[in-house]
Amino acid sequence: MSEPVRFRDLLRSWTSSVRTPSAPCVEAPAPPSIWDPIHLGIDEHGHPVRVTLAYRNALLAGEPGAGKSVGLNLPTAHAALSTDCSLWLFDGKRVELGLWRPAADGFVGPDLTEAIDALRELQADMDTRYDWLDARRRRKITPDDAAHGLSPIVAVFDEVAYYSATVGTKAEREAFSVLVRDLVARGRAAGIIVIAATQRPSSDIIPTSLRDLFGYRWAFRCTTDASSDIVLGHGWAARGHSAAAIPPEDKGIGLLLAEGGQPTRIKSAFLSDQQVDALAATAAWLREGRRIADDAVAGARGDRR
Ligand SMILES: Nc1ncnc2c1ncn2[C@@H]1O[C@H](COP(=O)(O)OP(=O)(O)OP(=O)(O)O)[C@@H](O)[C@H]1O
Repeated sequence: MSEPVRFRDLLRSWTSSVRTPSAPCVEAPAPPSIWDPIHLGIDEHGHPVRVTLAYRNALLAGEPGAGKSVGLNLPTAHAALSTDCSLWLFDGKRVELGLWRPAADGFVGPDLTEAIDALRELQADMDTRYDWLDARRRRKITPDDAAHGLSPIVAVFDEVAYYSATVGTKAEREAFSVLVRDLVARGRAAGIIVIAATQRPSSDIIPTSLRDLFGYRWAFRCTTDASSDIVLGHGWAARGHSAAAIPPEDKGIGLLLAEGGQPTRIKSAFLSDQQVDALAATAAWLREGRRIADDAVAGARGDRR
């Protein structure tokens, strides 16, 4: 686990034949789909670790500098390149997720009011989707629903505590927390995927009732067994799975708990800023192409009417 893992499996296929957004080569590979497994890194045996985010939420937490933002880049990259989902980014610092902005459908910076408005919009969309499913006696969105304009929405938060515990008034912070909780609790079947990161693994930021709604929990180095348990779930540290045991110099190593399993120690893949920049430009180009194609199909349908 000493070498930083390059994001090579996916990068090779994404970037080798898609050279620049303005000059794609003809044999560009099909972009990934949000329904596909997402590459996160390697386990202790060097095996790739991939998870499927559809119908799930993910929580990443750990002390400052432990590797959360690097880890968060991986599902964000996958979602950005997947033209079959929308991407909403919330980043109080603006610079962690900011490089992905050209590929995002929505980007919220440090303004809490803007964050609350964006979450209300997502909540309204979620309710419309449930009305749509209910009218068809269906339980959840599937890939085929893209034909009806219903694709997954990925909402990524880098430092959720910035909005829920730092800025604004108490009432605003509460409003933000209630909206996030609602999306996490009810969004999955409607195709809404929440991925949240925090450097404050404490019970006020991640209460148990919220933590338990995250199907994937990724604990990077934590300062205490108690904070590791706040991320992974009570009792894991006592059973030998504590992110406090990760040495501070082991950046990017964390314990990943996937639903029903036990925590697995993994090293996250690493994307440099240059790679993120190139992938974001590619993602923006792919998404623009998708929009043009969708508009053409909609136009052709309108012509026929
Ligand atoms: N998988 C990795 N491989 C190699 N280096 C890594 C990896 N993950 C993190 N690092 C190194 O650790 C540094 C800190 O990582 P990162 O910014 O993701 O931390 P963070 O937990 O998000 O910190 P903060 O909470 O302060 O935002 C990175 O700039 C990088 O140098």
